[in-house]
Amino acid sequence: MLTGAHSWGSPTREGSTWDHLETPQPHEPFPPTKGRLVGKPGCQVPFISCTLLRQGVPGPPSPIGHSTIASLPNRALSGDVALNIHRVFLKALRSLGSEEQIAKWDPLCKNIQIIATYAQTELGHGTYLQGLETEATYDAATQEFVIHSPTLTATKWWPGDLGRSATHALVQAQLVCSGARRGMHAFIVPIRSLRDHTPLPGIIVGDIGPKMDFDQMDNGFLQLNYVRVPRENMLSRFAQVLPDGTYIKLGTAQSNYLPMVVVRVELLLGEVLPTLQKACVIATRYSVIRRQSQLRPSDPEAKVLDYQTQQQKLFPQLAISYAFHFLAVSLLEFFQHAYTAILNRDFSLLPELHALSTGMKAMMSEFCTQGAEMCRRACGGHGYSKLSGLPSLVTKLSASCTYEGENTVLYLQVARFLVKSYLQTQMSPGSTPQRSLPPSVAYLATPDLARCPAQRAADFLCPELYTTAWAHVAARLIKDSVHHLQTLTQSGADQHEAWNQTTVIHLQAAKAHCYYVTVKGFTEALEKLENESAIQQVLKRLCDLHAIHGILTNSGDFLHDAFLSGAQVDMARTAYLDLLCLIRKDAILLTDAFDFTDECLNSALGCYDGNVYERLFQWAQKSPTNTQENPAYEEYIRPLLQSWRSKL
Ligand SMILES: CCCCCCC/C=C/C(=O)SCCNC(=O)CCNC(=O)[C@H](O)C(C)(C)COP(=O)(O)OP(=O)(O)OC[C@H]1O[C@@H](n2cnc3c(N)ncnc32)[C@H](O)[C@@H]1OP(=O)(O)O
Ligand SMILES: Cc1cc2nc3c(=O)[nH]c(=O)nc-3n(C[C@H](O)[C@H](O)[C@H](O)COP(=O)(O)OP(=O)(O)OC[C@H]3O[C@@H](n4cnc5c(N)ncnc54)[C@H](O)[C@@H]3O)c2cc1C
Repeated sequence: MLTGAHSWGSPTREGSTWDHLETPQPHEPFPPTKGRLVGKPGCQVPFISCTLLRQGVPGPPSPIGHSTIASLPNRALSGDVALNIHRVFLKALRSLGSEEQIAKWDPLCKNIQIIATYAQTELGHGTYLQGLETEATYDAATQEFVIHSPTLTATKWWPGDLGRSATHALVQAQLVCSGARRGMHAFIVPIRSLRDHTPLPGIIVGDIGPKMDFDQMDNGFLQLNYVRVPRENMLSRFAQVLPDGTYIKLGTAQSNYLPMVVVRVELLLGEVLPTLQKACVIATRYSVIRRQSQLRPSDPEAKVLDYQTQQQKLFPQLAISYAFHFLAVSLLEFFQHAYTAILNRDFSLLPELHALSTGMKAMMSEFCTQGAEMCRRACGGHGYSKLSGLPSLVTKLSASCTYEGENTVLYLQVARFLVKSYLQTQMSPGSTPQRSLPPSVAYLATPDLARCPAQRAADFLCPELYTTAWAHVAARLIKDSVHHLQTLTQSGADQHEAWNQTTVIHLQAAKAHCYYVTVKGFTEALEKLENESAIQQVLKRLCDLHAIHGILTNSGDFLHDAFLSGAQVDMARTAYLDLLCLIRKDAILLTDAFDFTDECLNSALGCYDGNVYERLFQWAQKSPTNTQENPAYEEYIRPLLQSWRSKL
């Protein structure tokens, strides 16, 4: 039962925790509230403090202007704010710009004296950055870069806010100077007049047309026809072109990829996770209001959340919402530490940061998309209504599996890191100076259990046991992927073909590694709550559920080498089903703790007061279809209905 620091001030009923939706309430509307659990007057019920979800979020804004709490506009409006990519531009400027360039352009952005976009993707290339065709050729005679789209496929395509809004673009282009191609570099290019917003000379710009969602975002296209910009417009933290065209490399070949790392980390708490959390709130609240069928013939109709299958749909999503929160917070802490070093051109932490940011972005966007869709389906017909707020959460999350790096591609970046890390553990001790393994893959070098020691269901509620189980499976899959790769290369396949022929296996290993990272991250977050035992107990159930849900969903991987026996999988299932019952008591409070107001949720199903049916009916009345004349009647329906007369 969920208790806070105080004793319960309220009655309990049916053994369930008192909460605002499950105890009969006179249906006076609660004051519009921030999701706080306000019971009857004088009866504040302690619950997971919303600040808990803010605990551990790093302190003051990071050098790139992170809000300490996931960027509040997105948390509230789930990405329905304008000029999202203007903020992406700012992050790119602060990552790649020299101090002078930041000093010049940052204030113009912050004061909205310019509106900027981040133009990297082209019609022909989004993933393969080495294949970008836009060229930036240095002209030493005029000390300018000539930015050009040499082909149709070089057209910049997708950049947000480009279609109608942006006045400037950060154009990622292949730099050509001193007769050599230098790879992708960033250039600030004016594209529309600040006087009348018309496209500048050499610029063809417009909107790419309708999309699956994000209708409020004008994703655009941009063709550049020998557009000249001054030498100072190439962002030069990691590379410079001197007036005579000499190229000075200050970073690595991938330094100019840094903005993607920044945005992938920022997206997690700012956009991806809040969207799943909202879906959890909506579906869980609706599931204690919706009554359908009976648990026993003589009973009144049951709350659908009392069905075990409904719990099995929703509670894993609730568990990953918390797992991903704690993980994203710890990733942000690591990022802020590594980012400061990178800006000072110490790239030692970048490989692990790249692996973690790509892996967590891929996993969280994938699981949150699947989770939001599960929440939508769990609400039956009303979940298919846009008035539920759920369909748009799903379609927005779908985009996150693609933007900022297509997920498969990003998982394979993780796989590349895992192969290198594993090979490092196989080097003979004397061969090369042993660099220590990055912390996120330290398990590759620790002694491994051959068999899980679990003897009974309760053993699966032990964080050390299930974390070890996940480490075992991830290590085995990584070893297996390397073995397959080496077998192919040793049989004569070239390394690139061998890699391609084993990417399915590498993908599986990368996903197992990422799941292990989330389980470990959650258990470490729980350890920090030793002084909040009541909250720790509730969150531990979610951690247990998250770990076991993954084991049951991927039981083949645990059975493959007999690490788990069939009997042990049955034990895990028993523990899992028992957890569903326990979590049921705290489900409403656990979702209230996400602290979304009714306005944020924008859902007739998820409102705090539970008046679902009244709201569905009220909101439907306001649908334009019901407030405007029926345009089809005069032209189509009336003639159709009366056509029989002409036949008489
Ligand atoms: C409310 C809604 C908000 C919506 C916001 C949406 C905004 C969206 C914006 C965008 O979508 S911007 C465009 C995003 N595009 C991408 O993410 C492109 C993805 N592609 C890549 O990142 C790269 O092309 C690649 C797939 C990683 C391949 O890199 P590369 O071409 O260099 O070849 P590799 O051989 O794979 O890598 C070489 C080497 O470099 C390391 N590396 C790769 N990327 C990075 C990085 N970002 N940071 C650090 N290091 C990187 C890689 O690990 C290899 O290292 P070694 O293994 O050789 O040591
Ligand atoms: C809503 C939205 C907003 C966006 N905003 C911006 C923006 O503001 N600025 C910007 O520059 N871009 C933006 N993008 C573009 C986005 O970054 C790209 O779409 C994304 O990087 C994927 O690249 P792609 O579209 O070329 O897909 P592709 O790379 O063409 O992917 C197609 C398929 O090929 C597979 N594939 C590709 N390469 C490999 C490989 N090496 N190995 C295995 N499989 C591979 C992929 O897994 C995928 O299944 C946005 C996209 C969306 C959907």
